[in-house]
Amino acid sequence: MKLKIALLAGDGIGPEISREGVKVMTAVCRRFGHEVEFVSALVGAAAIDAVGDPFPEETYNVCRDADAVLFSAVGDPRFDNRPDLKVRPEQGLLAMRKKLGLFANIRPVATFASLIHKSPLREDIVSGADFVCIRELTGGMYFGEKYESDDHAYDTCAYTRGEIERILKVAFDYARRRKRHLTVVDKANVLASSRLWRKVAQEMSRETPDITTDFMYVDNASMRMIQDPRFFDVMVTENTFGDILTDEGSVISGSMGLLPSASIGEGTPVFEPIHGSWPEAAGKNIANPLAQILSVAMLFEHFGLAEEGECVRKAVDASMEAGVSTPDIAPDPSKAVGTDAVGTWISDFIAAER
Ligand SMILES: NC(=O)C1=CN([C@@H]2O[C@H](COP(=O)(O)OP(=O)(O)OC[C@H]3O[C@@H](n4cnc5c(N)ncnc54)[C@H](O)[C@@H]3O)[C@@H](O)[C@H]2O)C=CC1
Ligand SMILES: CC(C)CC(=O)C(=O)O
Ligand SMILES: [Mg+2]
Repeated sequence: MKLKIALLAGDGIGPEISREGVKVMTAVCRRFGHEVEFVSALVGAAAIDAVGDPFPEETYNVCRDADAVLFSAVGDPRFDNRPDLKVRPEQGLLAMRKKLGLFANIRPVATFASLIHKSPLREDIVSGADFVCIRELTGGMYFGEKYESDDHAYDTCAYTRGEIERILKVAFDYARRRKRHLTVVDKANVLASSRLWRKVAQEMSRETPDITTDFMYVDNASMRMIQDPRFFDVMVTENTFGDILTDEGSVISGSMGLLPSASIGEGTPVFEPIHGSWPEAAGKNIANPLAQILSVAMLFEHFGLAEEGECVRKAVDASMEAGVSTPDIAPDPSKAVGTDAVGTWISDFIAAER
């Protein structure tokens, strides 16, 4: 197979984890005989600095013309608390998702046997937890009408029936491939937009009797997720709730540096860690590259390359078992290695596995 990958490294730790994603993807393609071409493009603060736009037209064109995007992270404290600035790096990420029509963000949350001890939650609670959050990605508050002045501000959470139906369809399809249990997370006791979600989901669940569908308010879900994470199989929710719940989900796995995601929909799919640009760690070679590397696994799987995906997952597991890890998950933090060493170890492992 021939793969053309748009590489959007972005800001903060973005370029460091991006390099490790490229290393691993290159190793897998070499091993399985695929041809891969990477085309880099600007996004976030790096793009604002260069051309004044966090998602320039040229970057959009690179993404549109690629088979997939390997995205890292955006965000820079220089843009925080500056209401005078009209552009922010995060707008680049939102624009990419909107312009590519990526309405579904697939965020798997799982535990790793060798890391159970890293979770602040008890082993008997997290052990075996394995669920997927399907987060709506192009609607809700992040995209609704906004107003901002010195003494009044609002954001609106709006959804159409069509937007809800298409994300629920993704969720029902996912549930069918797993344990056939779907939890719809909303705040229908308060929010009108949630009531529409629930109505549409109830209608669709009546037509989908092979899936057990239940409903949970988001506040309850946030508690249940860490009290009894094995309850969940597939969870579907609107944009903001999904964003927040999955950061909480990373606690089950053991680190923010572990959760990958796939953003899919109409245009070029994007594979991206769920974490941000962690500016305090930029340039220190301490960021965990595994969320980025596991996003590469999801990329292969998206194209039906299951063996290639499995090869990445196996190498990631082996690195953790060997204790070749960054400080956030290293069994002995005094023996932690750098971001680059983790990527190199994993790509060498893949190259040696013939
Ligand atoms: N997808 C994206 O590009 C996102 C961008 N952001 C942006 O990132 C910047 C920083 O935001 P924060 O709220 O601090 O979120 P963040 O996800 O960048 O960092 C939060 C914490 O997670 C941990 N962490 C994150 N990435 C890690 C990694 N690879 N390895 C190990 N630990 C890791 C660190 O303890 C860090 O303090 C902001 O500008 C924010 O807007 C935030 C979330 C998503
Ligand atoms: C920075 C936001 C726009 C995005 C975010 O936090 C996320 O997608 O997880
Ligand atoms: Mg987030």
